[in-house]
Amino acid sequence: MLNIENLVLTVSDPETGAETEILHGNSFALAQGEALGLVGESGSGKSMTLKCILGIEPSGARVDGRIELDGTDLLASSGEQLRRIRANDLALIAQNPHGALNPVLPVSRFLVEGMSDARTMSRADAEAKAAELLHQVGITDTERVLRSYPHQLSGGMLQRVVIAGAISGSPKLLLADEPTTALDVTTQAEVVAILDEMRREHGLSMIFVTHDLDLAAAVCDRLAVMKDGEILEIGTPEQIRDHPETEYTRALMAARPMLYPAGHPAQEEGAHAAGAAGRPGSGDANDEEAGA
Ligand SMILES: Nc1ncnc2c1ncn2[C@@H]1O[C@H](COP(=O)(O)OP(=O)(O)OP(=O)(O)O)[C@@H](O)[C@H]1O
Repeated sequence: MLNIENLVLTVSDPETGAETEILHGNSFALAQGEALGLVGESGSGKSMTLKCILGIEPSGARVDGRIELDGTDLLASSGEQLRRIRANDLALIAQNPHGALNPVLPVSRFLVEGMSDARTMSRADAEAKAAELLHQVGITDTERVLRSYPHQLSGGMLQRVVIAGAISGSPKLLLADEPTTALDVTTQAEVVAILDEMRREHGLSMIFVTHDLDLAAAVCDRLAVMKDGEILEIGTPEQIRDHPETEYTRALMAARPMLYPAGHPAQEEGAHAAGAAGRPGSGDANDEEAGA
């Protein structure tokens, strides 16, 4: 469903005009329903790759290559067509959920505005659908959450709201950029489980950006290891673990030997539990304290 060929991102210094290549001709493909982890240390180009797909690269930057979503080349699309694709087919879940919500509007407005069919629904129906979306992401206290303003909710609760908003538009592709990094460890595991469940239930494809190899291995079907703007290798978590192709991946592996969540059959004897990287059952968001 997504096919990226020879993606090159070049930025230019606004003062000197000097050009710097940030992404160096990366290619990868994503099948319908597949989750691909983009893994690498800070500055390796993970977020920039997502920005190129979303068409929100830094101003003055140039994107070359091909980004094809279900047969449409996004780089060759016009502004209006691209806007429609971005609004209908792509959903971003970023590290900080506060950035996704308007601080002066209640959660209900955020969810209703994100619904593609909101205009054709009565207010009551839209609110009922919003409550149902919250239910789907494990929130039972829907009345309170719908009436709440972002600052009244914990980070984990807000990230669930953002995920609910993301699925409300029935996107084809989820772009998750370190979606749990800003959360505490217990909440991280719960949000990962919700994201995973929503993705599977709705048959969504996902690119999951993280610096955490364990987490990516737990969540994704395949991993792409990035370094300095380049994808060094792509493979299943098992391939990456058992047959790393580059010295860099071997070093990453050595630093984080535990590639599997607790209980995974491939887990080697004596390995430690993966903590937040595991696939816990759906956590109950309703234990969270508002404002935590
Ligand atoms: N607005 C910008 N203009 C120019 N270069 C940028 C800009 N933003 C980021 N970069 C550079 O692009 C490169 C890739 O950054 P990117 O944010 O994609 O890395 P990342 O792998 O997502 O790391 P992190 O986890 O720290 O966000 C880095 O060298 C960074 O300095």
